[in-house]
Amino acid sequence: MPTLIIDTVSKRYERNRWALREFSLRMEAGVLGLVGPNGAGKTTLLKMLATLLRPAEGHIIWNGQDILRHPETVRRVLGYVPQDFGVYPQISARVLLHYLGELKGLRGAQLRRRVEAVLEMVGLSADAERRLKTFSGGMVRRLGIAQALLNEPRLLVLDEPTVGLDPAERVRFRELLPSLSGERTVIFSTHIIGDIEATATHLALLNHGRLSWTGTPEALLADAAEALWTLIVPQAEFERMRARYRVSSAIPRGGSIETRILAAHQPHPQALPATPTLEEAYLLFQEGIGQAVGTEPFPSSKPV
Ligand SMILES: Nc1ncnc2c1ncn2[C@@H]1O[C@H](COP(=O)(O)OP(=O)(O)OP(=O)(O)O)[C@@H](O)[C@H]1O
Repeated sequence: MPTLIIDTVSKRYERNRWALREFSLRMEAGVLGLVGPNGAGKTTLLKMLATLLRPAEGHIIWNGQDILRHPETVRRVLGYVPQDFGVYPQISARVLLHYLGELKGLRGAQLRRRVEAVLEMVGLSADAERRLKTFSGGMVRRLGIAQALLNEPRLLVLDEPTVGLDPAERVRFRELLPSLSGERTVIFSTHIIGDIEATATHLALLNHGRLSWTGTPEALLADAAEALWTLIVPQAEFERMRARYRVSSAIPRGGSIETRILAAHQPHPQALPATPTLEEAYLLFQEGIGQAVGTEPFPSSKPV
């Protein structure tokens, strides 16, 4: 199985402002959720993996080869879904995929087979003849994934593929993700951790260009245990608590509020410990409330 090694990679667009700083990670097959707020450096890192951007420092190794020196080694096996996958409005999905498949070196019967296979995978077979200007945002995103799968990539890089999707499209997209994994290395960036919850085998949390945590979703959840509380209180008391604590949800129940609170210690005598969602675990980490301080050995945050 090819290994991807990102070794102390840094990039700055302007003097003294690092978009990415000494980022290291190692991974084999699996789905990595690269999670961070806007501007954290996710796109910068993914463009480097797609050989569209060169780091100022560091190395990226795929299958033993330095991709900066030999970009073709990764380009041959890469599927890349950019954040803004542009389409030609007047042509159909099938025509566009044929065109992009040819650019990837596919020809004849193999090209036709792959186009139909990827249309099927992303659920666009029935819409393949429609002009792209009639596609919804979700359909365009799925088409973006389809084109990335044409060459059966070993490394699949998706840059915020769920941005702008409505709830139904989001659910559909989540259903599609598991079929993309298997023997591949999949790297998926998002600022909505719920989108990767069911599929990520590993997480890398990025903040201000730095890797702040890496490990499995289970490890992040374990770190967050004992820091999430649930409680039903009258409205006025809820307002007092909200002023003091980080609230993750508040649901009106008659005249009271059922709330979930992030806190290192029991925030109220009636508060009961609750099981955090991955989103709450992430919030706890971001707010520095949970116990999440370490990283796991795989993928590794250690420089190689
Ligand atoms: N071409 C550029 N020129 C100057 N600064 C840039 C450029 N591209 C990105 N940056 C800056 O680098 C930092 C990281 O940007 P990047 O797009 O990698 O973050 P991101 O996590 O993908 O954010 P988003 O979720 O908003 O896409 C940001 O501060 C951004 O403003």
